[in-house]
Amino acid sequence: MNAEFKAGYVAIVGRPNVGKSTLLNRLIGQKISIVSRKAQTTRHQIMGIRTDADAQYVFVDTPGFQTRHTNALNRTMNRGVTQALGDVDAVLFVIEAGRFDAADKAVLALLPADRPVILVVNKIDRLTDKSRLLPFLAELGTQRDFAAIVPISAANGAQTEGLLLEARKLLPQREMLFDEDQITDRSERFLAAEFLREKLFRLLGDELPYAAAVEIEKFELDGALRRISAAIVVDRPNHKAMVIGKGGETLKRIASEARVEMERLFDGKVFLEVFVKVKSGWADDERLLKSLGYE
Ligand SMILES: Nc1nc2c(ncn2[C@@H]2O[C@H](COP(=O)(O)OP(=O)(O)OP(=O)(O)O)[C@@H](O)[C@H]2O)c(=O)[nH]1
Repeated sequence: MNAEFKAGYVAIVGRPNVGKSTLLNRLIGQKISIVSRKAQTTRHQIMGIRTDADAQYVFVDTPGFQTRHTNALNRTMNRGVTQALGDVDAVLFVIEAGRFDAADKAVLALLPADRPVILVVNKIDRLTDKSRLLPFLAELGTQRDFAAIVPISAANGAQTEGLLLEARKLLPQREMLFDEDQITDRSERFLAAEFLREKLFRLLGDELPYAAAVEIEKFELDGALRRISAAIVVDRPNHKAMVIGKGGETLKRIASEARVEMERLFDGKVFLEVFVKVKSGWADDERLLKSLGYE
């Protein structure tokens, strides 16, 4: 093992929609986390691992930080942010170029004082007036003693290599934490639920409240075939009708698009069955959240 090799945990935090999932996918080079235009789609911590010749980065994609609603689901999500930061070696705090609002401030306030934080200024491709970037960065530098400030574009990849170099500086010298070919430590079962959730949010967009979950009820290997049975759990009967759509069209599309992605990632045939369940008030029941995997 190379004596200079470094490895460690890197958390990616930021308010909803700043581009955390896009950045993670860019750094890992394969689609694992779900990306969506709708805020608050990432609820689980998804780990992606990148192994280079001189370093291994284990990324933790934390849930969106919620300040507006305060039900049990949001409390669970906020706990998730804090827990994810407990044992990481570095934090990537992501914001959008030209914007630093109250929600960004709230996330910053949540970051432990004893962890090195890199300020990642994303979406620089969208900046029309580049001359405003420098004063913006200078102003941000007063908010905390950042280990580095790196402007990037997660969407087109600009400066993401530079970001990795800065992150590497913060990792301890040690051997690999995970096998080189391991991209995620999440089970196929978990990934199957994530694919379904992504399709659900993509196809229903803003019509569907974020309080919808996917529960994998069966996941069986039958030779090379995976038999998966999943439930989409919604709050109200009218949401159920919305997910099913006219003549079942919406649900059919969600299922068939998710199946195609599962087959690609699992590299094998998938038999997928999806149905919709109503669990009234589920977003307020902490016990039920646990049973659905949102701990
Ligand atoms: N122009 C531009 N758009 C970006 C960039 N990075 C992300 N986006 C877009 O910003 C939106 C949100 O990106 P996500 O990666 O889903 O954001 P997130 O922070 O993971 O969001 P949550 O899951 O809600 O916490 C998507 O429409 C992305 O395509 C970027 O560098 N440039």
